[in-house]
Amino acid sequence: MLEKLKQEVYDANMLLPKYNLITFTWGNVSGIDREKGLFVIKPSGVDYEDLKPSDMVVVDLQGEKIEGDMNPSSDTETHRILYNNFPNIKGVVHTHSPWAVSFAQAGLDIPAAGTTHADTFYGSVPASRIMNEAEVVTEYEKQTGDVIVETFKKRNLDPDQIPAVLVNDHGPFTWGTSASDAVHNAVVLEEVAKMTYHSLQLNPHAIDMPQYLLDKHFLRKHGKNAYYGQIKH
Ligand SMILES: O=C(CO)[C@@H](O)[C@@H](O)COP(=O)(O)O
Repeated sequence: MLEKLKQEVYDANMLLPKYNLITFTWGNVSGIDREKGLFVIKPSGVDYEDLKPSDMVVVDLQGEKIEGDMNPSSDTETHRILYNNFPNIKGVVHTHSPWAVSFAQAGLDIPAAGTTHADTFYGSVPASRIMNEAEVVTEYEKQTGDVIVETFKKRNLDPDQIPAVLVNDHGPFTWGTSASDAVHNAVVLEEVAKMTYHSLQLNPHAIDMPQYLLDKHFLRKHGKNAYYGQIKH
C-alpha cells in the first residue's frame, strides 16, 4: 500500500541526518496522499541507519493505524492535526534542531530579519504559548497540534505563507507541499534561527526588515507573479 509515498517519506526522513537536523532518533517526517486520506510516517524510536522504506507506517486522518508492523512516531497525532487543519500541506517535519529549539525554549518568535528568512517565511516564525498541565497530561501530542493551530488562528497567520512554528519549550514543526519540501523548510528554519540569533547579538534594536523587502523576496518566489528560478509565464 502507498509504496511510492513510503519511499518518498523514507527518503525525506533520511535527509534529516544528512542536513544535521537530528541527534539520535529525535525527529520525524510524514507525507500524505490527500485523495486516499492516508498519511505515511516514520516508526517511533528506530535508529536512522536501521530504517527501511517498508518500515514506514500508514495512518488515517482519524488516527487509526492502517498498515505497518511497528508503532508510528510518537508525534503522529500532531502531524494528523496539522493535516486536518492546514488543507494544502502534504508533508510535515519535526526535529530538535538546536538553533530552532533555542528560540522555542526561549518562547520567542524568529523575526524576519533578512532576505534568507523572507525567501521562505512571509513574516516572523511564531512561537506558540506554553501548554498547560491538563493539555500535557491528556492527549499531549494531539494537544500539541491544537496549540499550533490555535497559534496560527489567533495571530491570523497563513500556514501556506509561514510553513513553520516553534512549539514553546519543545521545538520546531515545519510543513510543505511534500515530505521533501517540509524538510527543505526545516533546513531553512534552522539556518535562519542561527543567523537571527547572531544578528540579535550584534544589534537587538534593528532586527525587523522593511516590509517592502520582505514582500519582494517572498513574492518573487511564491507570489502569483513569481519569477525566481525557471518559472515560465
Ligand atoms: O520530542 C520527541 C521526544 O521528546 C520526539 O519528537 C522525538 O524523539 C521523535 O520521536 P519518534 O521517534 O518520532 O517517536
